[in-house]
Parts: sequence; structure tokens; C-alpha cells
Amino acid sequence: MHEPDARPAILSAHSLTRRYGTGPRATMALDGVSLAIPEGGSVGIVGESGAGKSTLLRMLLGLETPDSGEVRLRDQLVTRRNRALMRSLRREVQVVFQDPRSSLDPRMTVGSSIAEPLRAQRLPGPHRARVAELLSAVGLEPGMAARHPAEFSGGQRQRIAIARALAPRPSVLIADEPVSALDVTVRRGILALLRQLRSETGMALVMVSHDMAVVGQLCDDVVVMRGGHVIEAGPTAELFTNPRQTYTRELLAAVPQLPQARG
Ligand SMILES: Nc1ncnc2c1ncn2[C@@H]1O[C@H](COP(=O)(O)OP(=O)(O)OP(=O)(O)O)[C@@H](O)[C@H]1O
Repeated sequence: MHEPDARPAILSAHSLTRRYGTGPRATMALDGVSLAIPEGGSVGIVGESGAGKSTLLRMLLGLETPDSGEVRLRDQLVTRRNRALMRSLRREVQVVFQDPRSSLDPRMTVGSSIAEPLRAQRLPGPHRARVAELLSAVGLEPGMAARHPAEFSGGQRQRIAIARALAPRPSVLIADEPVSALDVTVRRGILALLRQLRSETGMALVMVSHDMAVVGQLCDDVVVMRGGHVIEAGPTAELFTNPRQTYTRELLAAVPQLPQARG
């Protein structure tokens, strides 16, 4: 057995439930889901399509309210009525989605897209220097700020989306299948960038993936979801070497070549 993580949680979910629809056709997208993201930690959420991962993320981002249960930022209860806390959540928890093609506005310059969260948070400008800094941080040229997303490759667009997410200096970065839409050769660079940014900024990372190998490379802890439940959770090294659930074993067996689990 491992020692429970001593670091306080920056973001946590407590017994979340969410049902869609009514009657016999209703779906329990989440059925009592709890998890804690330690400050500066990295948690991978894995599970097949329909497991409830996206529903959980929407709740962690404050975009959807659970039927029951709680989301907490540090130890504070997030509710729609607590506007100040909701604003903190929106700033402190940022997200990168699977497909940078649809998440970046093609009409906006890259610089303008990256500065968007700063404007939305009404953070004082000018933002030009911060945008240049962010482009460098994700391995792009600061001069690229004037260009449009169509001029970039898929991997570069994902770097731009990451720069935008980093702009308001989040405490938690949520990456929702961040490399699934990318070529295998490009994936490695994006994963390395996420790892590097995490160690540089100290932000926590929540990574959703159906791919255990991706989670194994970046996350200290893994949460396995199925049918709206957390069926298994624990430190990555432990869960990879000694999975308790048949389903987890199946997920691991689907990985062609297991990476070295991070100790
Ligand atoms: N807005 C909605 N209306 C109705 N049903 C929904 C809605 N959102 C999710 N669901 C249902 O809830 C369940 C969980 O869906 P969710 O998208 O959270 O799973 P997921 O693990 O993210 O899957 P995927 O990997 O395909 O994104 C599924 O059965 C889904 O059909």
C-alpha cells in the first residue's frame, strides 16, 4: 500500500453524480465520482468512450453543475452563487482540448488568441510582452504572434493552444486528449513540452486519455473510470505493475510497448 499524498489538494471532486435524460433511457454519466488533484501533482484519467471523463472535466472547469456532490478549489466549495470563487476557478483551471483546429479561432491572429484569456480576466495590459514570452515557452518564435492558425501545423497549433492556456498562470492545466489528433512523431514533442512546463511552473496537470502509455509518461497518479465510476486509482508505478481490476489490465494490455513508469 502506498502512503496517501500529503500535499493538499488544489482541486477536488467529492461524490459527483450527473444523470442525463429521464426514465429507462437515462444515463448516469457520473455515479459517485471522487478524486483529488494535489498541488503541483499530475493525475491521469483513463477510460473508454462514455466512461464519464468529459462530464467530470466540465465540472472541474465549472462549466457544468453536478446533480449532487461537490467540487472544491483548495478547500473552498465551488458553487454558481460564489461568483468570486467561480472567477478564480475560471482563471486557475485552464484547459487544452484534443483538436487545436477547432479550439483556435481561425480569424484571430495567434497573438490575439493567446491574449484572449488575459483580456477575459481583465488583467492589465499591454499583453504583447507576455504573448512573446508564452510563444517562447512553448517553443515557437515570438514573431509568430502576427500570423493566423491556418499557417501552422497541427503540432504547432497545439503549442499555441497550450500557450493560451498558460497565459493566466493557471494552478491546474487540464489536457483533454492533447495528443490524440496529432501524428505519432509530433506527439512526443507535445508530451515533452507538457512535462517541461509542469516542472517549470509548478502547476498541476490533469490529463485525460484513452491511452495508458501517454498517461504513464506524464502522470504520478492514475484514475481509471468506467460507466460513471472510478473503478481503480493509485500511483502510476503501482497501478501499472499491479493492476487490481481486469479492466485496468485490459487497458494496459492494449498498450503495444509500455513506457517506463515514472517513479
Ligand atoms: N449532454 C449530454 N446529454 C446526454 N447524454 C450525455 C451528455 N453528455 C454525456 N452524456 C452521456 O454520458 C455518458 C458519459 O459521457 P462522457 O462524454 O462524459 O464520457 P467520456 O468518457 O468523456 O467519453 P469520450 O471518451 O467518448 O469523450 C455517455 O453515455 C454519454 O452519452
